[in-house]
Amino acid sequence: MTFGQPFTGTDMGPELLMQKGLPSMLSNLGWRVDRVPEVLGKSFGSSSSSSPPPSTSNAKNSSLVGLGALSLAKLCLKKSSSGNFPLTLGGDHSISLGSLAGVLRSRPATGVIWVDAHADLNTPWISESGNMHGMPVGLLMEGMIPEGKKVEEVEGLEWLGEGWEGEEGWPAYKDGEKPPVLKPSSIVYVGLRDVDKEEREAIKSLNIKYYSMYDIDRLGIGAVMEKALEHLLKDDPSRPLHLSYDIDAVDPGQAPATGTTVRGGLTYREAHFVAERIANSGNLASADLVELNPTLSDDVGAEETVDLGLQILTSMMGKSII
Ligand SMILES: NC(=[NH2+])NCCC[C@H](N)C(=O)O
Ligand SMILES: [Mn+2]
Ligand SMILES: [Mn+2]
Repeated sequence: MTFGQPFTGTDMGPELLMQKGLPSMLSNLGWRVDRVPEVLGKSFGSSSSSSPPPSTSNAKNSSLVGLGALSLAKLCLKKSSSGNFPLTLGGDHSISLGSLAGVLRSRPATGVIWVDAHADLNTPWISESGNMHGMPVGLLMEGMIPEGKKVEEVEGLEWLGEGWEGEEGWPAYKDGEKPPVLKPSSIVYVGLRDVDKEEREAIKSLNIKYYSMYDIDRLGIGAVMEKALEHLLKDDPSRPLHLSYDIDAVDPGQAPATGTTVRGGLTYREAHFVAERIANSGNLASADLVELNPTLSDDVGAEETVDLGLQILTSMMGKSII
């Protein structure tokens, strides 16, 4: 998926990670890997496809982003319902609208750790850029859709609304079932350093827990992760967790090959510690790694970023130093 942001090449991440040995790295950790090669066809979201239809709202390419997210939501719903761990490789961060919606539908108690330079809490009604990779949290969060507006009015997002009629893999919401939503108290941000004005106001008014780079500098990453886990697990120690890891959380010195770099990010060890500590909780049940774009850097930078992505993935899936 590339349609959630302006650059081509974001769809190349998964193939590179697979080629560089992710499946065997995961099986070496004891996982049985069931690879689903592409969620949609090869041509979908590919850099070479012709330009997508214009959007009717301030959500660029919403019909394609929505279609991609729905396909992924179906898959994650199916996999999580049967007790599997859906590990989603992106692609831009708009795909997390799908993975998270799918996981939340089968495991509504899921708590989310969002590791990112950005809050991705925009909606079409407040976004300055209209890029949907800045909206996956906002579109799912309770209290983010303005009065009188509905998420299902956004072209492509009909499946997230109450009136959804249902289709194979994503049935209608019935018997009091609500479309997937995320409560403000069910997410913790780690690594924030570039937050839009409206997002900042929403974080404050909804009382969303966050640990920005300032907090990481002040408290240290160890204390930050203890607090983050405590916040999500205090009432239910066996709560399933979803980790959404945007590679741009990491400092651009370590991860240059991504579309919206922001200086002053996580160090190499901090980036790993976040994943290691969450894995160590034993609660991690689903995850995404997104926003790798090898075309946005020189060859060395691209290789380093893909390699870092692989290492972070193995850390979150349980690799320990000793
Ligand atoms: N997943 C990302 N890299 N998101 C960047 C979002 C940047 C900005 N806040 C926007 O909404 O356009
Ligand atoms: Mn980001
Ligand atoms: Mn992001």
